[in-house]
Amino acid sequence: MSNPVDFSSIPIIDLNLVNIGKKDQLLGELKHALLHVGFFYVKNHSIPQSLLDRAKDLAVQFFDSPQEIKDKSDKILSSSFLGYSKQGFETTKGKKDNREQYDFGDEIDIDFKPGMPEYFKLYAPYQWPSDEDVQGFRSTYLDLLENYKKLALQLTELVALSLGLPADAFDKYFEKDHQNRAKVIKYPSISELDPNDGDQGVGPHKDIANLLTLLYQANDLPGLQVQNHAGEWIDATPIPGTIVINIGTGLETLTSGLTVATTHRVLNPPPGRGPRFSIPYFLSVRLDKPFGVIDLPDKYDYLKDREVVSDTDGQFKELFLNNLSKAMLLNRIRSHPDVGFKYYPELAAEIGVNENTKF
Ligand SMILES: O=C(O)CCC(=O)C(=O)O
Ligand SMILES: [Fe+2]
Repeated sequence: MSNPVDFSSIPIIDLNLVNIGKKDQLLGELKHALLHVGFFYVKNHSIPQSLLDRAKDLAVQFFDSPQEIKDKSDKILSSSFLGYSKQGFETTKGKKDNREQYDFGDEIDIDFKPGMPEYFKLYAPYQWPSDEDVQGFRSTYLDLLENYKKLALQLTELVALSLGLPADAFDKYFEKDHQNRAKVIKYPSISELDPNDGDQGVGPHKDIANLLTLLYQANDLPGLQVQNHAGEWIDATPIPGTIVINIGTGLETLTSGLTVATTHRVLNPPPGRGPRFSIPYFLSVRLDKPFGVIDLPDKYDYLKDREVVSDTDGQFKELFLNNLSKAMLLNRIRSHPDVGFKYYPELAAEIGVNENTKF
């Protein structure tokens, strides 16, 4: 193994350490996870289990609804890339992902007018399942969004402190009312899939342009895997009472790669185990300012030349530093070319998506 501190398991960090006078221990464990793993679980977090349970029940109800009900909130209806996507309408690295999902985000009250930066189209309204179709879906998921945000901001402060920065070091990357996004995902078991579909729930990727991802694994099924620096896949097995946290390429870029946006993927559940559900939340950064690089007080020369194997292709990486909003848009168009071609035809053409693309 090229890296002597490479990981073979994912650390668990107890947020209660802050309340029992052990904040320094927590910051030390967090620093290790940030610099060497890029993934960790948190336990004793602030999100009520009753809310997570309700969200899971509503996910089952929504995905079990007749197709015509789900289609009423299809992503193609909005330039925001928010809403429902059918299984097989998303790709990673050019390969079909076997998952069905509903993407949602903070509702921003801005109308796109010609002349505005194109990324404002991401704030367009999108369709929720109505209360007649799935009672309480919108209100529950907006509640979850608020709870996720509170935990994400608490973690952002702890991340800053653990790296020796002031607690508010990342505040300038947030903008009042900017949009954070989340989604609820169903991964069918491979016994439900066509044999030609393979088992790619979502292919190897890094989370793009966000600082942190918070992920609730809603049932006890394997599937999420994390790539260590030698390129081996490590299981991120669900642990009751925890949320999984990982670093996005936003934080990786801000820290000059010292914290790694670790590559991960999801495999569809094994036959006979039923579908897997998960609900990730992405703490994003403002899109109107280019990323800078934060000077960390400690020196990490020993980390600078380490090799990190990744099965991702690192596309648009150079754009993050000088045109974050364009990098974000291109990435979304690449994942959802049908929506991209409809609402962003010129950008879509730049990455080869046009009227001849097979969606
Ligand atoms: O569903 C999961 O466990 C992970 C999902 C994920 O990595 C993503 O959507 O970015
Ligand atoms: Fe991800």
